[in-house]
Amino acid sequence: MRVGSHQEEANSRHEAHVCIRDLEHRFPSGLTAVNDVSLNVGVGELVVIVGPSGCGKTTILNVVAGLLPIQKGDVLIKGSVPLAGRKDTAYMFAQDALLPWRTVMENVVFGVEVRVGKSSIDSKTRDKARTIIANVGLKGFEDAYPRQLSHGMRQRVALARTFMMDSPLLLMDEPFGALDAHTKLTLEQELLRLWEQSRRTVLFITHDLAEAIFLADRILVCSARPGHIVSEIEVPFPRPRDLNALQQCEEYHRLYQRIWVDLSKEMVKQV
Ligand SMILES: Nc1ncnc2c1ncn2[C@@H]1O[C@H](COP(=O)(O)OP(=O)(O)OP(=O)(O)O)[C@@H](O)[C@H]1O
Repeated sequence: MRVGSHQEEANSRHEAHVCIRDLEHRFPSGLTAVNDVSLNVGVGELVVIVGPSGCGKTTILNVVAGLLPIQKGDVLIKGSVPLAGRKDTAYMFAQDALLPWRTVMENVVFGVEVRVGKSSIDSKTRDKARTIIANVGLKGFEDAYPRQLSHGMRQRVALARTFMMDSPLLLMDEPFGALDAHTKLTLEQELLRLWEQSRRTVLFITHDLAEAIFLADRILVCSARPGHIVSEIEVPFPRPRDLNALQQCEEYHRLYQRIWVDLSKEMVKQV
């Protein structure tokens, strides 16, 4: 595999935001989830990890988020070690994790409130939240409670909350995994729009290859457990991207097929 040479190329183009070297993580049960994981994510880059179920993708993200300790290997975020609650890192989960007793507006500003205190939630912060809420298609729902929203709408709130935090690094673990195809595409487009406005660094996990190709600058394929990166694919399509147009293009299908072959080899091993 040419992971090393691609990675060196990527490094020369981007200052590394996240740098992982030889990461290993073993759970107390004795199960080694990941072994020898090395990867870089450049500043402002959108990198997607795909891999078989249970290969350790979430484990990697949890270590980067500081939710799991670094047992072996090195993980650096802009040169310093991960720590849960770092202001420069925001995490969006597969489940929306909204607070049911808070309205949409209160949920969207919640991350900011936790980080800088309730007294900092002034009219400027609320105006910014209102704009982001409108951007994710929820204008008019600012005062609604999560129970009054569909699953797709709740994920929109979670996306708004993630972008509201202004963290330069976004960790996203299958944030659109459980959505219907239409809502998923809408939110992917919204994510790209927000990302293109502010160029945060994004490390994103998905099982969906079409989503990976639509979103990513680079796609990393994770092996069967214990996970490590077995291939790395640059996505050559210019931005802004249009999924319908991409799907008419032969190169899109060739790329899809290539990633699918890499992934299938690992899926067979995982069974
Ligand atoms: N707290 C834990 N204790 C023991 N084993 C765990 C724990 N968390 C995860 N695992 C195991 O570690 C392995 C990797 O889990 P992880 O959630 O990182 O995989 P994943 O690639 O994100 O999976 P999926 O794609 O299905 O979400 C799995 O076999 C899982 O069962």
